[in-house]
Amino acid sequence: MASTCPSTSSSSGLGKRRQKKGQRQQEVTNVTESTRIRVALVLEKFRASNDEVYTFEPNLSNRDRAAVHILCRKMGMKSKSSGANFFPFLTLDDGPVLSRRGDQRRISVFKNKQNVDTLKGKDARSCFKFSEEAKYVLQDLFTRYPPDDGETCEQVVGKHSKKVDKLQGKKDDMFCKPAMNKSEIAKRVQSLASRIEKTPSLKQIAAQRSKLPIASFKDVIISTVVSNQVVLISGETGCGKTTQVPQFILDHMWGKGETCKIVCTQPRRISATSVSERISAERGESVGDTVGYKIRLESRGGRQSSIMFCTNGVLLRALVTNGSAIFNKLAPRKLGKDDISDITHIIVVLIVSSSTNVLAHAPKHLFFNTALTYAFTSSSELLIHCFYEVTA
Ligand SMILES: Nc1ncnc2c1ncn2[C@@H]1O[C@H](COP(=O)(O)OP(=O)(O)OP(=O)(O)O)[C@@H](O)[C@H]1O
Repeated sequence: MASTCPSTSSSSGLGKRRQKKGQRQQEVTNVTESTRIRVALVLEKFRASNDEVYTFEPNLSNRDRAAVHILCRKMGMKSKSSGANFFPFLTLDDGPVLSRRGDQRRISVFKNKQNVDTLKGKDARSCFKFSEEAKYVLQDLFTRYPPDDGETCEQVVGKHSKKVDKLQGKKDDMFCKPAMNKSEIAKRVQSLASRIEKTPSLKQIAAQRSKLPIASFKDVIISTVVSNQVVLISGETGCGKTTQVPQFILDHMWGKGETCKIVCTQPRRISATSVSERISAERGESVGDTVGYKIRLESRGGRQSSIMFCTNGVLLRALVTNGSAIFNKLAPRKLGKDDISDITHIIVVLIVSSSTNVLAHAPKHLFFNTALTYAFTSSSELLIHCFYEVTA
């Protein structure tokens, strides 16, 4: 009886599908990291190209092909394997190479129409909008976690104090790009290099930084960040995600003579201030120069700082109250000819710790990440998903 019941058979079908999906996920984790990175780079290149189809070489193993299928899905593309998986009627002419299983099986990758349209529109990334679903998630977040006394206090005082009224009227340019020309950037790069050269303690820190596990991933992280709007970096505690990735991006931009604003969130006020202190110390500067922070009712640095640490709450509130303005400021510079000078790349780097208990103990943080990720992934204009693991 049970087997003829439609709901049971469909749930067992669902079970099988889930099992198959689980097996496929397993396949991806089984391929070597270098294969995963190589495949991801090939797919990235294809996605950025004008080509509509890319066919991999025919010598991929079953496992590699499974990894390609899954990475494709994650990147919003389609994939299909075709060709014989084995040859039952081999002649001597077929030779030993063709007789191997899977030799003729090829996997082709196609862009979804939506992606093609997005890539064709030159200013595709210049406009960021929250989807209705994302707005709903954010609204829900604020219903669950309404502003606390500190946040509302600013508004209440604002009603009665002329001074605060004035301050509130003042444009908050914390998230704007610093106004620096090429020669000022070059001077900063030079002075950083000479500070490190002349100061033994900075030299020692620089040597330690170069030995961090994340250091060898610098180039791949930069190239991934440059070609993606959302990059997820996962790594062991202490490998250097928080302190190094923002500096990688900054060094890269300054290396090109370009100014940029890198906004980093932290779940707690104390971590926002201490990380900005640490990075400033690594660069031999005071907090508020190149690296600053903004937490509720307190800030150091501002527009002139290239890296700003803030709490999740500060960024989230800025996004909710002034979302499109913030994102217009952070939107890609190179895309629109009439862009205002503040516009730069939208790059959201989600840096997650590999220790899951960090998230378990910080539900607000988790919810924030979920909401933000959801907001981004549910936008049709975003092309996403690169995943790197950095192990200590
Ligand atoms: N305040 C500090 N004083 C001395 N060393 C520090 C300080 N902060 C970080 N470090 C060093 O920098 C390294 C990288 O730290 P970072 O916080 O970037 O790692 P992480 O990968 O972000 O770790 P987590 O997942 O725990 O956040 C650490 O291993 C540590 O050696």
